[in-house]
Amino acid sequence: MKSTPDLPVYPPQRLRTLSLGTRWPSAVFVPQIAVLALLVSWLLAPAALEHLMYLPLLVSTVLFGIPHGALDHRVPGRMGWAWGRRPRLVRLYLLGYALLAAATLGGWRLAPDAVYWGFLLVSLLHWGQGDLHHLEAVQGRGRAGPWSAPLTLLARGSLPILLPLLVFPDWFARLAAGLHRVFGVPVPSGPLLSGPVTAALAAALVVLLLAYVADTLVSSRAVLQELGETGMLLAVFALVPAPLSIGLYFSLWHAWRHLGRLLTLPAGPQAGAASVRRLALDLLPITVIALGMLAALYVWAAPRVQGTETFAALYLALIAALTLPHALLVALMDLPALRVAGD
Ligand SMILES: CC1=C(/C=C/C(C)=C/C=C/C(C)=C/C=O)C(C)(C)CCC1
Ligand SMILES: [Fe+2]
Repeated sequence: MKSTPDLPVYPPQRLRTLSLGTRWPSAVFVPQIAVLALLVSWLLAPAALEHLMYLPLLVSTVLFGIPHGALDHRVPGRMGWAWGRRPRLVRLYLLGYALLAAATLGGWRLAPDAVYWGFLLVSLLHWGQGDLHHLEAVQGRGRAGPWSAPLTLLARGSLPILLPLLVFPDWFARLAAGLHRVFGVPVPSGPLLSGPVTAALAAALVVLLLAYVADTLVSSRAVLQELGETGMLLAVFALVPAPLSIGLYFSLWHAWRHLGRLLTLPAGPQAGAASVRRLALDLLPITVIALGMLAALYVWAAPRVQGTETFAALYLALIAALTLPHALLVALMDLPALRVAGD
């Protein structure tokens, strides 16, 4: 079966469940409102925000950022996967998850540059996938062709990663330097990207965005909303310094939308979708464990942490480690939607 623009990837019933799943329909607009508020605040009073560069990122430790991955241990069960009901296999999955995270953490010491670029690539793909899922499952986006989904994923993932990398390379270089510093490896000198590489990436981004806009015109069911949202993301990542824009996006866009998705999963064998309170309680234990890991990392790296920026780098090292298995799990969650396209 070939999908057409008139045929959303998700059936109408699922669309309804997802959009009403939060029981607070306007919650679906929190990401757009947050990004717009940041953009306007930055345009009106940049000086006031200069002092708060890392605030959104630090807030993400407790508000939505870390918690959005804190249900990963239960997702296989709640998704109704056969192996998610077999305790031995779930234990194996958890072991794999922990080993992958530990290997990434160790990687910062052994091959920091490879892990850094790998993390940015995983972030781009994972954030793009999150948005693709939201557009299709909540906004009813269809697929005009086999290129629609990959194009959307790459374009929407590039906005919060590749665009700020091109516009604010210094912030990315500072983060890379901070990561080297906290892990006690020699800090590289010189720019992160050469001139020709920057130019090639910029050209690729322009082509990608133009192709995505063209596809949106035929694949989206809410063209104005989708293009408006994209334009806002374009503006915020092109104008607002990377720590502020990426920090806010992580919590209030990506994590918010993922938490909304988790709310729609059945919370128990007989139960319907989880309530906000129930979900918050479910997220608590792993969030506390993750914060404990951050504290342990800090104790280990304290002599090399010189201020907010190096602390942010340390926190990022932990997020990177947790993001790799988390991104793989979310990719598995989206496998059925991928199959729809391949049918
Ligand atoms: C480059 C850069 C940043 C990058 C953060 C990233 C890329 C976070 C990714 C998080 C993910 C993917 C979480 C899981 O969903 C900071 C720290 C904001 C600060 C300044 C520069
Ligand atoms: Fe995520």
